[in-house]
Amino acid sequence: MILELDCGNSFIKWRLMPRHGVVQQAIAGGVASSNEQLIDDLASRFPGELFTCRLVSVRSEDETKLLTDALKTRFAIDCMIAAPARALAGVSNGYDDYQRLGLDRWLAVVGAYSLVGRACLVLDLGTAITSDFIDAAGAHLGGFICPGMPLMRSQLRTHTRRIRYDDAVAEQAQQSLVPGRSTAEAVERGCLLMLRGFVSTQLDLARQQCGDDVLVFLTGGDAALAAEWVPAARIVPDLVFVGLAIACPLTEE
Ligand SMILES: Nc1ncnc2c1ncn2[C@@H]1O[C@H](COP(=O)(O)OP(=O)(O)O)[C@@H](O)[C@H]1O
Ligand SMILES: CC(C)(COP(=O)(O)O)[C@@H](O)C(=O)NCCC(=O)O
Ligand SMILES: [K+]
Repeated sequence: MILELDCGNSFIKWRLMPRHGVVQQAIAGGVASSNEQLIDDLASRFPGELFTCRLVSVRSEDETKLLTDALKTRFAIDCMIAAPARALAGVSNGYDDYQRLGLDRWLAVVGAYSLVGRACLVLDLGTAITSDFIDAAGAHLGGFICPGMPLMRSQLRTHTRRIRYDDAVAEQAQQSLVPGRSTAEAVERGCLLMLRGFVSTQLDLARQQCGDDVLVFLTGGDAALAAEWVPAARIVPDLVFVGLAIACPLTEE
């Protein structure tokens, strides 16, 4: 099986793909919060079944190498690592310095355009929220970066003395957007409304930049939060992996 990894700032997303076969459906997948957790999970569930690995990381080179070294030691597999590109699969990178565009963004852009071949807006809701615009010809027009829900929340907690509540309370508070009557409700709903405003502005911009028939993709761990505001969006949790397979094709022995 092929191990695919998307190393974000908070979590490692993983999935296992069959080595052969036309229909490419994941055999298993998950989210790990550390290298050790990932490796223990894989070792206990899929001993001796990993053949190779492809990986994208927005972490430092040293951190990424720690993971690839650990995978090599434990499973005797090499990792193919996605690298920046000026163009790939009909998509051109829109950054002034193409190497500076986050690789998870780039692969999500490549993945989205490869799925539909038309103008797209990609919204990736993780630690950060990113938006990327692609026109109908496959030109990446750039995008925006702002703090995601976890960052907004933790900034408020870190820089105030009286904003404290736990995750269960946070989830409960998100069920409505009426004015909050507790700290948790006020913060969670306030952040959700900021997110809603951002998403709404991105939709307007996308129509201006890419035309009215722009297709919206939602991905990232918090994609579901935005789904109800963009009913026509495609929620594709593994969008980065779609691009990863294109960036790191398997060369059979
Ligand atoms: N199973 C899950 N495990 C961890 N986080 C999750 C899960 N499902 C949803 N989330 C949400 O996803 C967010 C992280 O999104 P993710 O795309 O993994 O971020 P990153 O790529 O920056 O590591 C978390 O803040 C959390 O709110
Ligand atoms: C913007 C990001 C921090 C998003 O990371 P994530 O939320 O997926 O962990 C990442 O794509 C990144 O480090 N990008 C480099 C800066 C840029 O894209 O301009
Ligand atoms: K993101």
